[in-house]
Amino acid sequence: MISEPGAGDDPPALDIQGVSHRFGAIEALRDVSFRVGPGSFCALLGINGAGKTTLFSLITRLYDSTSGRISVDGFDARRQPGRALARLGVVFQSRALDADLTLRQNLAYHAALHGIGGRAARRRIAEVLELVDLTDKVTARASTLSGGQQRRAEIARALLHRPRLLLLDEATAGLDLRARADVLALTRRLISEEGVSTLWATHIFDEIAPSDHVVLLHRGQVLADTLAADLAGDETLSEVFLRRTGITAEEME
Ligand SMILES: Nc1ncnc2c1ncn2[C@@H]1O[C@H](COP(=O)(O)OP(=O)(O)OP(=O)(O)O)[C@@H](O)[C@H]1O
Repeated sequence: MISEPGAGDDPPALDIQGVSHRFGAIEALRDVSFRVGPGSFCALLGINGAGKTTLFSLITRLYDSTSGRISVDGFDARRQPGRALARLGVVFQSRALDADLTLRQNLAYHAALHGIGGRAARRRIAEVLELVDLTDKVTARASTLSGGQQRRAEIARALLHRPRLLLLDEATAGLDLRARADVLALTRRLISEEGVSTLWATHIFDEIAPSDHVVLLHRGQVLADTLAADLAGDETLSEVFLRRTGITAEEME
C-alpha cells in the first residue's frame, strides 16, 4: 500500500509539486509532482536521461529549481534548506568513501560534518555499522572493501544523522547480482528498523516489488505514479514501461 501523505500525523517524507528544470534549451524536468509517504519505499523508475539525477540534485539543493516546490519531512527546501537537508541522507551514483581512510574514519568525518562528535558519534557509528552488517570492517580501509560492502558503508554514512528520507541514485550500479540483492534487501529493512523513507532511483525492473510505490519518469515527465502491481496489471512492468514510453526493447539496452 502506498502510504498516503496526510493519512496520519506525519508529513510526507518528500513532497514534490510542479517542479521543472532546464539546462539551457534542454528541458530536463517538466511539471514533476509526486509524494513519498512516511516510512515507505518509492521506486523512481526511468532510463538514462529521464531526469532522475537532475531531480536528486534539486532535492539536495545542488541546483535550484526553475519552478515548483520541494519539501522534505514538511520543510520547504528553498525557504528552510538547513532543516530540509538535515532530514535527508543521500547515496549518489558515484563512489563517495575516502579510499585511504578506515571505515570508522570515513564515518567519523561525516558525523562531524553533521555536528555529531565524541561519544555520540562513536555510539551512532556502531549502530549504523550494525544496521548494514559491517561491524567487523570498522578498522578496514575503504579501498579493501568489496563493491557491495562499500555501498552498504555509504548507506551507513547516509544514516548517521538519522534522516527521514534516503535518496539512492542507482545504488546497485556496478554490483554483482548477489551484492545488488543485499543492498536492496538492506534498504527495505531500514524502512522498518529505522523508519526512514526511501526514494530509490533505478532502471532495473527486477528491483521493484508489486507492493512498491512506483513513479515512472520519462523525458522529464511523470507518466505514472501508483502501485507497481496496479501499473503492471496483466502485463509485466517492462511491457507496460515500453508501451507507456513508446521506446523499444533495443533502446532500453
Ligand atoms: N549539467 C547538465 N547540463 C546540460 N544538460 C544536462 C545536465 N545534466 C543533465 N542534463 C540533461 O538533462 C536530461 C536529464 O538528465 P539526468 O542526468 O537527470 O537523467 P538520469 O535519469 O539521471 O540519467 P542517468 O542515469 O544517465 O544520469 C538529459 O537530457 C541530460 O542530457
